[in-house]
Order: sequence, then C-alpha cells, then structure tokens
Amino acid sequence: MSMIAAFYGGKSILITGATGFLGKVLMEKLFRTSPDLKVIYVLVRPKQGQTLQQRVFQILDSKLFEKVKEVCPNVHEKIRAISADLNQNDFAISKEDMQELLSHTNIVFHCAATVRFDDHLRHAVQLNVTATQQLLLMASQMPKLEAFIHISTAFSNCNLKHIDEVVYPCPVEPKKIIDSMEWLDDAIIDEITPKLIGDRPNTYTYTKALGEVVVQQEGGNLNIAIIRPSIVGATWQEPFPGWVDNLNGPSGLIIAAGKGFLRSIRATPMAVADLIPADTVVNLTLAVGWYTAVHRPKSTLVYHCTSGNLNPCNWGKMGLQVLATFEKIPFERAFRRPNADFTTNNITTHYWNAVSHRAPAIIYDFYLRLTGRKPRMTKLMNRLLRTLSMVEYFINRSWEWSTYNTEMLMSALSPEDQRVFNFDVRQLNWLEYIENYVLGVKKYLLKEDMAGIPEAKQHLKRLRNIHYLFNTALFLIAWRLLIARSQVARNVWFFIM
Ligand SMILES: CCCCCCCCCCCCCCCCCCCCCCCCCC(=O)SCCNC(=O)CCNC(=O)[C@H](O)C(C)(C)COP(=O)(O)OP(=O)(O)OC[C@H]1O[C@@H](n2cnc3c(N)ncnc32)[C@H](O)[C@@H]1OP(=O)(O)O
Ligand SMILES: NC(=O)C1=CN([C@@H]2O[C@H](COP(=O)(O)OP(=O)(O)OC[C@H]3O[C@@H](n4cnc5c(N)ncnc54)[C@H](OP(=O)(O)O)[C@@H]3O)[C@@H](O)[C@H]2O)C=CC1
Repeated sequence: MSMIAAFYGGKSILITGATGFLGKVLMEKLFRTSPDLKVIYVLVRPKQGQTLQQRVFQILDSKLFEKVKEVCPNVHEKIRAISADLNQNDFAISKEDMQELLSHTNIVFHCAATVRFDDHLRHAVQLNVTATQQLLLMASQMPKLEAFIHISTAFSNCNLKHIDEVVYPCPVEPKKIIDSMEWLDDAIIDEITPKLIGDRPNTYTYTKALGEVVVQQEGGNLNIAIIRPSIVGATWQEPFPGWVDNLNGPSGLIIAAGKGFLRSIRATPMAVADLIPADTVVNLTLAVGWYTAVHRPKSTLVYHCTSGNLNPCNWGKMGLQVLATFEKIPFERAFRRPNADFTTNNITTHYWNAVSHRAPAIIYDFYLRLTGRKPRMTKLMNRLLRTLSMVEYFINRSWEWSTYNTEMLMSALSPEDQRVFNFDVRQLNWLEYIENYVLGVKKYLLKEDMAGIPEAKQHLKRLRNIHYLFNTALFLIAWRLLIARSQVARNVWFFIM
C-alpha cells in the first residue's frame, strides 16, 4: 500500500493554477492514486466566455482524465471550483468561499504564476510575488493546514552557475518591490526593470526568485516546501506518455520545426537540455507534500526537480532526435520540409534568420497577396523570431543543480511509493521520451490524426520535389549568367558538352 496515496485520502486540498499545464497533471494524479480524497478546491477565474464550472468540467472530460473516471467515477463531485482572480485583493473570493477554504484546507499546492518571460514587471510581481504573499496569509489562517507546497522554477537563480537547494537573498527586499509597484507609474517601472532584474534574463525568473524569498520570510510556522522544476516537458509515463497541452518551453518550437517554419536556432549543441517530464514533477510534488506534512522539517526545504546532474541530455542530441522523429511521424500540411539546424554565433544567426526565416515568409506573403488572400507568414515569423530570442539564454548555457534534498526524499520513500510516485529521472530513456513528446505534440496539441501520416509523408515528398526543382532552376539561371559573362565558364561548358 502506498503511504503517500493513503496520506491524501480524506484530505481537502487547495490548488492554484489547476487549469494550467502542471496543475492538470497534478489533479489527475491525485484523483487517480487517492480517489478517496475529500475534495480538491481549485481557484479559477472565468475565461473566454466560459464559467468556472464549464472550465473545470472541460478539463475533467478531456482525455487526460480518462483513467481517473474509471477509479473515481464521482470525480465531478469531488472538485470544487472557487471563483478567484489572483490579481485582485483577497483574490476576489466571496466571503462564504473564503470561510470554507480557511476552515477545511489540509494541503495547499501553489502552482499559479505568469510564466511569460516578457511580462510587465508590475504584472509579474502581482502574480508571482504579491499573490504568493496573500496566499501565505490565507494559509496562516487555516487551522487544519498540514503543508504548503510552493512551485518555483530551477531558473529562479539562473544568474548563478551552480545552484544549491537554498533560497538565495535578493538585493532589493520583495516587500519594497511590492510597495513600489503600487505607486510607480509604468514608464518608471520600465526604466528600472533592467536594473532590478540585473543579470537575470527576464521578469519571470526575477519575480519567481522574489516569490521564494517571500515564502521563506513570511511562511511563519507553516510547514512549507519549495519545488524547483527545470523545463517542464510532456509526460513521460503517466497517465500516458507524451501528454502536453500548451506551447510553452520546447513544445511550440517543436511545432515550428515540424511544420518547417523553424530552420535555424541559436543553441549550443553540447549545453545540457534540462528537461523534466510533467509527471515526474507531479510525483515529486506529491511526495514532498506528504513528507512535509508528516515529517515536518524544521526549515523550509527546497527540492530541485531537474535531470541534468542525474541523467544529462544535450540540445544537440535532443534536436537530432526531434528531427529523426519527424521522418517517422511528420506533421500535416507543413510549410517546408523540417530541416532545422543550430547556429552558434551572432553573424550566422542573423544570416540564417534573413535567408531562411524572413525571406521565405516575405515571398509566401507576396504569393498570398497575388492570389487575393490575407498575408500572415511575416507576422508568424516575427513571433517565432521573438520566441527564439527569448529562449536563447536558456539553450546556450548549462547549470549545475544540487539535488541532495530530492535524493534524500527518494531514499525516504518505501519501495511501493518509489514505484507509484517515481521521480527518479535516471530511468528516463531520452530517445524514447523525445519521440513520445513529438508524437504527443502531434496528437494532443495539433490534434492531428495518425491516419493522416501517409498523406503528410506525400506532402513532404511534394515539398522535396519543389525544393529540388527550385534549386535546379536557380542553378541553371546562375550558370547561364556565368556563361554569358565568363570565357572560362564557356570553355568548361563546351568541354562538358
Ligand atoms: C546538431 C544539430 C541538430 C539540429 C537540430 C535542430 C532541431 C530543432 C528542433 C527544435 C526543438 C528542439 C529545441 C527546443 C528548444 C527549446 C527551448 C526551450 C527553452 C525554455 C526555457 C524555459 C526556462 C524556464 C522554465 C520555466 O520556469 S517557465 C515555463 C516556460 N515559459 C515559457 O516557455 C513561456 C515562454 N513564452 C513567452 O514568454 C511568450 O510566449 C513569448 C515568447 C514572449 C512570445 O509572446 P507573444 O509573441 O506575445 O506570443 P504569445 O502571447 O505567447 O502567443 C500569441 C498567440 O500565438 C500562439 N502561439 C505562440 N507560439 C506559437 C507557436 N510556436 N506555434 C503556433 N502558435 C503559437 C499562442 O497560442 C497565441 O494564440 P492566441 O491565444 O492569441 O490565439
Ligand atoms: N512549464 C514550465 O516549463 C515550468 C513551470 N514552472 C512553474 O510551474 C508552475 C505551473 O506552470 P505551468 O502549469 O506550466 O503554467 P501555465 O501557464 O500552464 O499555468 C498557469 C496557471 O496559473 C493560473 N493563473 C494565472 N494568472 C492567474 C490569475 N490572475 N488568477 C488565477 N489563476 C491564474 C492560470 O489560470 P488560467 O488558466 O486562468 O490562465 C493557470 O492555471 C508555475 O509556478 C511555473 O512557474 C517551473 C518551471 C518550469
């Protein structure tokens, strides 16, 4: 019998960010392994014309939850959507809901965040710092609370090369930052943002670091733990391999490469690609929740959920495997044949961006205009180039994360828990994982049918023939011009003939 699964039985659990990528996988695992849990409260905001209930039921009715419905048929009754906006005071939660949350919650998993790299500092602070502070305040008023688990990121201290499982202080206290955001106007915030974030690449990593300091400073007597996942990718094993539902991290770039838009990317092939599957993060999170509640460590423990030090894979190997998978499982209606490569310096990056990204987009838009259609490729390409510039920082460096706490936890688990809540990335076979990841992107993100693979292969063959035809025509024109101008070329021609 799994001790962790038994621990969550009968519990009332509060999850923020449950509608996000990680939040969904977390809920799924909780319901599947502890179907006798009492209730999961999820803080949700209405979005895109959907009510809270509709949003939550849409998640429960998705493929991800198919297994859950078998083991927990009354899952709809065990989830309670609470209307909340983490940008508002008291999260805009009604009095009755707040009372219910405060008096019943046993465990809090705080996953909500803005993960956009380029978010305005005011918004990133509001969500990643102030909201965390408010949630801690709420947690301190929960008499039945056993553990508060905060999800941060392994990149919160990416300005360091070696990162330990400790909370690092920030030069400016989070409280001062929170206060200043209230009275500074946007223009001044824009001006001071580069100074505040210092040698971090963006507001996301900076505000996640501030969030950790807030957790440590304002956690009071709560049992708290911080989890730092690296780049969260599709699921490895559970509930099935390759599940992914948003474009963050590598997923969007896999689409761009598979559809033939992405031709070159500035990356260091030997740099460690510190990906971690979503189900591994969730297994560690649930194990940490149990350990924190039952063993009550004296201080706030930080757990790194990374792969680089235990089972490293580099971007070169990953890129090659992604491309190899496209051969077997191509995406439908590709713009060009998938053929991306890495560049390693500024000059070649600019060159290939102009030749392989911008020029084809301009030509294609010209063609769309000629045929009376709306041009769209340049806009899409600009967005892709923007994304590439944002992720460059992370794919040209390697970090070392110590994993003492994570390894300590692994050894504290019973063999059964090690199996049910497996977070040992040493067992991960990267080639198999990446293949499933690409397959998952095709099935769950692009919603493409496997039956369309023969047609997709045909389409790629047609693109290849067009490519050969285009190159041959280009060569003949160049050769013809050369013959017209150079005696040597004419002699060679006559020689060949
Ligand atoms: C040896 C040779 C081999 C060669 C091989 C070569 C092989 C090549 C193979 C290639 C694969 C292998 C390499 C992989 C590298 C992976 C790097 C990952 C690093 C991640 C590090 C993460 C570290 C930190 C981890 C963390 O801790 S945090 C989690 C990570 N956080 C993020 O990943 C957020 C990032 N993103 C943003 O920060 C914003 O996205 C922003 C970028 C500002 C844009 O922003 P903007 O331009 O405004 O666009 P959006 O608003 O995003 O989108 C607006 C609208 O376009 C839609 N759309 C967005 N994209 C796409 C897309 N692609 N396709 C289609 N649609 C899209 C969207 O659906 C929305 O549609 P709508 O809703 O309007 O209808
Ligand atoms: N994905 C990754 O690669 C990594 C993620 N992490 C961390 O993991 C956690 C989860 O990330 P992930 O699931 O990928 O992110 P997502 O962007 O998929 O999910 C973010 C969640 O936060 C919610 N949220 C955002 N703003 C608000 C708000 N104002 N009020 C209420 N809820 C809000 C979103 O709700 P809504 O659906 O309404 O938008 C969504 O449920 C984050 O803390 C992130 O920093 C750490 C390392 C890597």
